[in-house]
Amino acid sequence: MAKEPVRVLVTGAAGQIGYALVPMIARGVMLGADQPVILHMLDIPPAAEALNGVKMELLDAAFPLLKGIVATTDVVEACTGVSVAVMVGGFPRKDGMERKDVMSKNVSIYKSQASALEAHAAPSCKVLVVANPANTNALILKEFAPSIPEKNITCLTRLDHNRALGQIAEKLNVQVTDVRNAIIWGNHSSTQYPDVNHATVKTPSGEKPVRELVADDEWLNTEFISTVQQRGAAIIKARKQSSALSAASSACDHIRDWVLGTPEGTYVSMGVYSDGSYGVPAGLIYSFPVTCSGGEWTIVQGLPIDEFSRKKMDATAQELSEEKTLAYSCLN
Ligand SMILES: NC(=O)C1=CN([C@@H]2O[C@H](COP(=O)(O)OP(=O)(O)OC[C@H]3O[C@@H](n4cnc5c(N)ncnc54)[C@H](O)[C@@H]3O)[C@@H](O)[C@H]2O)C=CC1
Ligand SMILES: O=C([O-])CC(=O)C(=O)O
Repeated sequence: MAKEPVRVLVTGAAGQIGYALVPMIARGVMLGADQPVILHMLDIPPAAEALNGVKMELLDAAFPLLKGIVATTDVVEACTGVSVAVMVGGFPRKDGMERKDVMSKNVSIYKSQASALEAHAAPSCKVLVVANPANTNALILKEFAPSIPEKNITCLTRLDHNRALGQIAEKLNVQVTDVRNAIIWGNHSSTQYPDVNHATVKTPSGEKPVRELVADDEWLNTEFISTVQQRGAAIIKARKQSSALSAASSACDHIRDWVLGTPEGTYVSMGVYSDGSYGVPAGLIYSFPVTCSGGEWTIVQGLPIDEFSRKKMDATAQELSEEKTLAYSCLN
């Protein structure tokens, strides 16, 4: 019997990431090739005409899995009945704006969208925040949607995770599918800590640690880390626009693994509500290694953490605590 369609919300759907993301969802990349979807697309009134253009293209593409389209500037209509919400909409930094100005705009957007989701989304709705500052926007969304289970509110660090896998695959000249278990700890910002201490590569003679195969700790501890941390900026420099196709693809990976599960023995990175694991302060949205099964993520426990990693994990936690304070000061 055919499955019932799932309603998927994409906010900021008329933007760059939205334009790359909605066809992926409509093709089954996010929820599976046998899962029909109804796309809910939200944007703001100045983008309404562009949003309608995206709707026209979705119709023109005749996607077999796409069973309906809601394209709207009304947040209540957008949130009604959705089981997956991908929050891409936000206010980008403009020339002359301070960090606090951007934070203030986004915090108020995420506060009001939290209330709409809480009141109108399906009770089990899974939320992925993509818009920057992603971790802190997700935290605000969580705080202002207290009836949504905290385990259902996450932010995107899968792009950083995939970037780390990609860098290792390039360095070793292996397929990216043979590299696994890199970890992104912390904030989706330049303080994130890409950690390959537990990462492995599948080789003809079995699975080997990345550190052993790369055999260049100096590169792994410096250039590799800064390349992943600064990749967003490098893309902006090259394209004059920020990452869009890779962000959209990684958002699909995040939701797909969350809903359908991670392969046995493989972990992925997700920004989730910290429970104090690995000495990370509780009450932050922090990126951890997780496995997913039955629609739930679980933080991978018991990985040994060396002193080098500890310092980097603490530094990114410190930045998130400061962002949290700043976000709260914007709400007053
Ligand atoms: N977490 C991650 O890995 C990544 C995050 N990003 C972030 O994703 C966000 C979106 O990026 P782009 O699509 O390139 O930006 P964009 O500026 O092309 O699109 C953003 C869209 O959001 C809309 N929007 C603004 N306020 C809104 C509101 N209150 N409700 C609904 N829609 C609203 C805008 O009208 C625009 O269409 C940015 O914050 C960017 O920094 C980008 C790449 C990676
Ligand atoms: O760096 C940016 O502004 C966009 C972003 O989040 C990324 O590409 O990781």
